[in-house]
Amino acid sequence: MGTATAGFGGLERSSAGGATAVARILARAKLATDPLLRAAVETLPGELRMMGGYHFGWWDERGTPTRAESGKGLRPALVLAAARAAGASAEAALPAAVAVELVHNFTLIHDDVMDHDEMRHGRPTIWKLWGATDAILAGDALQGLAIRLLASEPGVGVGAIARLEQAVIELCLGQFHDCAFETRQDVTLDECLEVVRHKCGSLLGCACVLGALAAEAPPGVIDTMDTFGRELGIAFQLVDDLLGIWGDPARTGKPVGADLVRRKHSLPVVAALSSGTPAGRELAELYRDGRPMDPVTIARATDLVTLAGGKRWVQAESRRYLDSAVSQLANFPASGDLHHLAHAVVHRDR
Ligand SMILES: CC(C)=CCC/C(C)=C/CC/C(C)=C/COP(=O)(O)OP(=O)(O)O
Repeated sequence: MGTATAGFGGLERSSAGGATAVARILARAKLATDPLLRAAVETLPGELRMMGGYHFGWWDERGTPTRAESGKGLRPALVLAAARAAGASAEAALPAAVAVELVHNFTLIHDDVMDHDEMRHGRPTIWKLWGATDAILAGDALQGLAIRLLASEPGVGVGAIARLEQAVIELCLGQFHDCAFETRQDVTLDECLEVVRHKCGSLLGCACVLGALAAEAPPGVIDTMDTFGRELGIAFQLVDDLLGIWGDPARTGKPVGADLVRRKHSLPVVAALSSGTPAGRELAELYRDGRPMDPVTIARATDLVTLAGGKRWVQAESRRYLDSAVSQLANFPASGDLHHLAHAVVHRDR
């Protein structure tokens, strides 16, 4: 089994022959799902439609067509790849792939409101342009579209809808605890990992389950796909947290040391804070000090996370969860795309 050597976006540079397998898998999934996604969003009335299309990068805030940057499309690609691994055509899983992407984007829009994030995909967030109330409604509308899409497909059972909404409940639980962490200094690594399981593992697990359901796979296969997606989701968030500190702003779209500036209890930070090392204690002092961080302090905080072992721990854990995810695929001969996507999740730069 070949593996991708670099993740989303680093791909073009990673192979002499042009696009690598992962770039092709993602591009194929986007090509297949985008028309259905766009058709769904275009059924929304008035401003809801305007905000939805703006968020996906199809037009600007005045409705003028653009081809702005949008998401990587990991989740729909996982749905289609899981369907293929479980023996279905990707076609059978298209509505599920679009529904998962709609739910994912509903959570991103709400997350931006809650975190007061002003930029996403290099553009102002919906709440920044339309206000928090409208952004919340735009997110809700995307979730409504997801359910309506699944419910109106003759081949999709209620089990798929129930599974998607179970993931939404888990996302809400994860977000609830994550928000609560902002006012605490004593967050533990176990608590953080539990949040990651809910905030990220649940939807990736759900994506793979919906792909397997489209293949009418037996319960054992559904469970295996769930485990694969959940383990991969944890690896995804671990890498996301590395990028939140060490990512190249030109690739991630976030400022240098973004998560440190905001004193986020991301996994490398919590690993460092709980290391019991002098560097960990100095970092704790910086986190307690409420003053805004200047570039020198950001650089010091970054070094402290490394010195306290936070970076090394997260790198090792992301590889461990990747291995654990991939080990689930042993009995799936048609799981090449899932393998490629899994490796790209960990070896990515955005
Ligand atoms: C209920 C609620 C508000 C929950 C919040 C859930 C939430 C926002 C979790 C964060 C997950 C995450 C790392 C998203 C980025 O995905 P990505 O890098 O694949 O994004 P992309 O699709 O834009 O590329």
